[in-house]
Amino acid sequence: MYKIALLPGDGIGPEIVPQAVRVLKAVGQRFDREFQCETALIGGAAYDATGHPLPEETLRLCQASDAIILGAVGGPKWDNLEPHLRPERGALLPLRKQLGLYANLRPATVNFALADASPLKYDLVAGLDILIIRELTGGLYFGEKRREDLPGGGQKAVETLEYSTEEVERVVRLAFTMAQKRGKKLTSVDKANVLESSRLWREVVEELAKEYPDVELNHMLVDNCAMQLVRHPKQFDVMVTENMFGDILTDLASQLTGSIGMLPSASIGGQVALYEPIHGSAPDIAGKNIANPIATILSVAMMLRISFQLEEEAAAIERAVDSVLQQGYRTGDIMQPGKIRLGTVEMTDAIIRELGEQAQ
Ligand SMILES: NC(=O)c1ccc[n+]([C@@H]2O[C@H](COP(=O)([O-])OP(=O)(O)OC[C@H]3O[C@@H](n4cnc5c(N)ncnc54)[C@H](O)[C@@H]3O)[C@@H](O)[C@H]2O)c1
Ligand SMILES: CC(C)[C@H](C(=O)O)[C@@H](O)C(=O)O
Ligand SMILES: [Mg+2]
Repeated sequence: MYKIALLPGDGIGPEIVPQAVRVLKAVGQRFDREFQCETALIGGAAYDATGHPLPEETLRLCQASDAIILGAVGGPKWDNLEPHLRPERGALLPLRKQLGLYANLRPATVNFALADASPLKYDLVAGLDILIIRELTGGLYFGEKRREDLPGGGQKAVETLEYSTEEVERVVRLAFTMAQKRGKKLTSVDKANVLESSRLWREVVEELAKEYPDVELNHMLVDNCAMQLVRHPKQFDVMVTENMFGDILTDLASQLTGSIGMLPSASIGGQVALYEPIHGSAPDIAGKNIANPIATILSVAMMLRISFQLEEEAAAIERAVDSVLQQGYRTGDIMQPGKIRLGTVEMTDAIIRELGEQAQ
């Protein structure tokens, strides 16, 4: 029996998480596995109900679970709260930090059927398979922040970008290990021409590289990397980078796959791992049954593989998603002429149907 904490959150979170759970239950039935899910409040929904975006009870449930599935947090309703009460700064970041989730794995893969949904030319993206590893508990996100009033009027805002040798080492080591298991290529992305933290980052990478002679390493400056991801994405295999660069580059990479609604993620490094789509709460489409549930469903597949070592079950979900896309089913964000448009629930129905057919 596997114990899973569900944190639907805000916006489209409460629409997509239940759909991902339906897929999980279908897999459980097919493979005779028991998944026990318990739901807790997080983000704006938690603030509205309890006055805090990360209630103690939610944190305790997460710590007592075998894995966590999160939808998304935030939205305009909570944008003007004090920073520590906001869904992002008051809940999501402390949750990642307190659970010790220092590495965020964000794979960007392109199904051949979907390659023409990408704004890039078919051949540039068809069959693409890259893994971006984003450092998740350091950098600008967690450095000291303050405001100062200036004597002449106005204010100064200060952010601090800090990384220690140890923080860089643990995530980069993981990246080398993953590269060894994949295409044996690692690109470390930094801004070593300007930032001191990036110089340290590069030194640590160079030092670790000696332990992984079978991995081909290259360093790339982040501005060039953004350009290279669009120009020739297939040059990459595994990429590793600091927190904010990873945040930005993965939204960019999501477009290679056709939509941000396609990219899952796994945040690992602590006792319990957290799985979430890389997108946000998408307030502009919330409550309309049009959000793409695939990123969250693929996050469930990552959970089965990484937290529970249920490879066959994970692969079954991925095959079902691939197959549904091959059959021409699309949510609005990946819609193309001649394809069949489905809503959030109906896309999940199709994936569950496909899982059932695989079993025949
Ligand atoms: N992990 C998280 O909880 C997380 C991640 C990113 C943003 N956010 C928060 O979400 C809120 C909205 O942020 P944003 O608008 O910048 O980013 P967003 O990712 O929520 O949305 C960006 C665009 O992508 C579309 N989109 C996102 N997910 C989709 C899906 N599954 N299917 C179809 N279309 C989808 C949205 O409709 C929107 O047009 C903000 O409060 C932000 O802080 C939370
Ligand atoms: C909501 C925000 C704090 C978050 C981040 O920047 O980490 C999001 O953009 C993400 O990618 O998970
Ligand atoms: Mg982001």
